[in-house]
Amino acid sequence: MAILSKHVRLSSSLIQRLKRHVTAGVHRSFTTIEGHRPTIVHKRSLDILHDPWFNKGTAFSMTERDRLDLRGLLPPNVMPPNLQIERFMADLKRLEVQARDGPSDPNALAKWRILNRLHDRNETMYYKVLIANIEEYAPIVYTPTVGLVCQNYSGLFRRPRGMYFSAEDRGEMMSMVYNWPAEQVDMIVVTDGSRVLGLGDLGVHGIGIAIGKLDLYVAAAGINPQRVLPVMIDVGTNNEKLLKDPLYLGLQQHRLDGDDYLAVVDEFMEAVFTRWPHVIVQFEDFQSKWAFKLLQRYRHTYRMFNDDVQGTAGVAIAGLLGAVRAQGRPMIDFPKQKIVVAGAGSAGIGVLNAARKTMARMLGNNEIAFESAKSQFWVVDAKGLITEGRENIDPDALPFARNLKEMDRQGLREGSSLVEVVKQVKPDVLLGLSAVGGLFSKEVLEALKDSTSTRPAIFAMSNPTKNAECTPEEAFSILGENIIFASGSPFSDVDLGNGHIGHCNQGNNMYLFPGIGLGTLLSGSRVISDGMLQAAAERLAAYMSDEEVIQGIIFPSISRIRDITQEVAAAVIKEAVEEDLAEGHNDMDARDLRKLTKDEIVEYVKQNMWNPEYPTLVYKQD
Ligand SMILES: NC(=O)c1ccc[n+]([C@@H]2O[C@H](COP(=O)([O-])OP(=O)(O)OC[C@H]3O[C@@H](n4cnc5c(N)ncnc54)[C@H](O)[C@@H]3O)[C@@H](O)[C@H]2O)c1
Ligand SMILES: O=C(O)C[C@H](O)C(=O)O
Ligand SMILES: [Mg+2]
Repeated sequence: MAILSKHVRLSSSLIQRLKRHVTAGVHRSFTTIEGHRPTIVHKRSLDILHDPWFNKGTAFSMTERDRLDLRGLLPPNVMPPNLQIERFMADLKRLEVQARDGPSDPNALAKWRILNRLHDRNETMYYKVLIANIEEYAPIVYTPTVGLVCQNYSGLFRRPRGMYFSAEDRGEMMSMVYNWPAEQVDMIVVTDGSRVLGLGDLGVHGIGIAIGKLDLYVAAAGINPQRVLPVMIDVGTNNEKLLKDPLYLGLQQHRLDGDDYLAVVDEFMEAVFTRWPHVIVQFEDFQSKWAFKLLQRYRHTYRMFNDDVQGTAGVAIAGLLGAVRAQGRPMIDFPKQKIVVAGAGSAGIGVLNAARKTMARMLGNNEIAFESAKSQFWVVDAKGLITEGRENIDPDALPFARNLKEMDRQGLREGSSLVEVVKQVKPDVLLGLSAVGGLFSKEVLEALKDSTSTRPAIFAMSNPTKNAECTPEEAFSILGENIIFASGSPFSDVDLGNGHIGHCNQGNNMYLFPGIGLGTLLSGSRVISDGMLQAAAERLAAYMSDEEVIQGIIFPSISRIRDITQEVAAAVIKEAVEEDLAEGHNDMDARDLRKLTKDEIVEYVKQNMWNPEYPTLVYKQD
């Protein structure tokens, strides 16, 4: 104790008290005085990570993680303290570097940091701020800034949020899942980080995307923030830069594949549904290779959906129907639209399948209608136009491969370029889900001038901002004001210089996934059916008034997202009831649900949405 009293003038009674603590072994700093004896802690799990005195962050050893119930609560890579400091210093030094993404706001990353710190300190206040200013801050906590956050996650990582299940945790997940402190979890968003927005494989740093999606679940759908869980499944990364980066937070091995990969995801699903049988799992940003397979594997047994495949499809359908209305035509004319889609990945194929089904339903809902509907689509991927002549064609794209003879008559062939396709097809709609920024070049947009539509539509849906296939300025300046424009990331409206405004819609799955999750939760359905997803899309499509649509406004402003989400959730519940899937939620059983009118369902949804208000707290001993 001499060392202590020499440096700090402490009263002798305090020194006596401290001595007692040292003997009891509860205070970490005195271990040096006592030698290398371990420090006994009377806390576990998140309480340790949230205690600045005990917290070691990524430096907790595997033994400590196991003994202190920390396994799964930290990124898998155990960091030596020197690297931990290096990571922190690299980030500190980067403060001068401005955020590059989102041309309108160079301070995006700085805003994210401030909001993130508030999120860590006071959740109620954080969501109050977010909800009240959703238009301003959704682009910070969500797309596009969240992409930049994931790209810089090693430096931005502060307090862990969510759970990490890694390839090294095989056989452990069933017990690990109990390390999460919440007795009830309503919503999980899980990613494997293999295709984060249009930014490719970001490995474990992709956790940011799950966190951002869940922020919208709370802000838009009123899911209780204590009952959301962001999850990263870390099976490695194929990003060579991250594999070599000593500051990377995840497993430094190539991605597992085949049965090994499936075994990890299967174990995760079994573990979370065992602990929380009513949870809903949203799959997010999985590379398309796995997105479809996992969806097929789980959708009939678990309450799950894939947002990129199914959420995006619904939003695109709503937008496509809006584009038909904006032409002054009835929605039933949708099957006549010629649609060129650039991108045949998880999102593109999801949209194509849903659009084809919607057309078929309008054409009589039979085999012939379904068969004929596919002739409305031309699909271009990295190798050009997809035809039946394509070698090793992706089975998911096969139904949309064009017949070679027919293409020959149209002046097209296997692999025709996007500009050739647009020139020959003269489409009503050009839709991009390619992740290639600028793909809708001047030449492509010039070609669209010959569109046979009275009001051509351009959907540049790739994220984040720099991956958009074109900007609204480019589209309006080349094609004039008589177009419909939507982008996945937010852009400002364009001043057309003649007193008119070119409206930029945000066509993003954020308008659907919160309502799909909330509606499923409150219906108590054990699965998420095609009908429930279709009902969600149709409700979004009908949300816009004729006046708005005629002005080119086909998606609502994000400031209305809580209201839209409520409506979408109600439509999902109604459909679940009609399909006899609804089993009820809490006090509302299936029979009661069936008795509710449309308006009462909306009210039921509203009553069950969490609002950020401080409750009065009182102390009671256990
Ligand atoms: N707006 C939204 O709500 C929304 C939703 C989901 C995905 N997205 C965005 O869509 C993009 C794609 O996502 P994904 O999951 O389908 O990715 P993916 O990697 O599965 O698919 C990308 C597709 O684009 C094709 N492609 C690549 N280069 C091309 C080129 N030069 N021309 C035409 N096609 C080309 C690829 O061949 C592939 O078919 C991402 O940027 C993502 O952010 C947006
Ligand atoms: O995350 C988004 O903004 C939309 C979509 O899920 C995407 O992957 O781009
Ligand atoms: Mg996504």
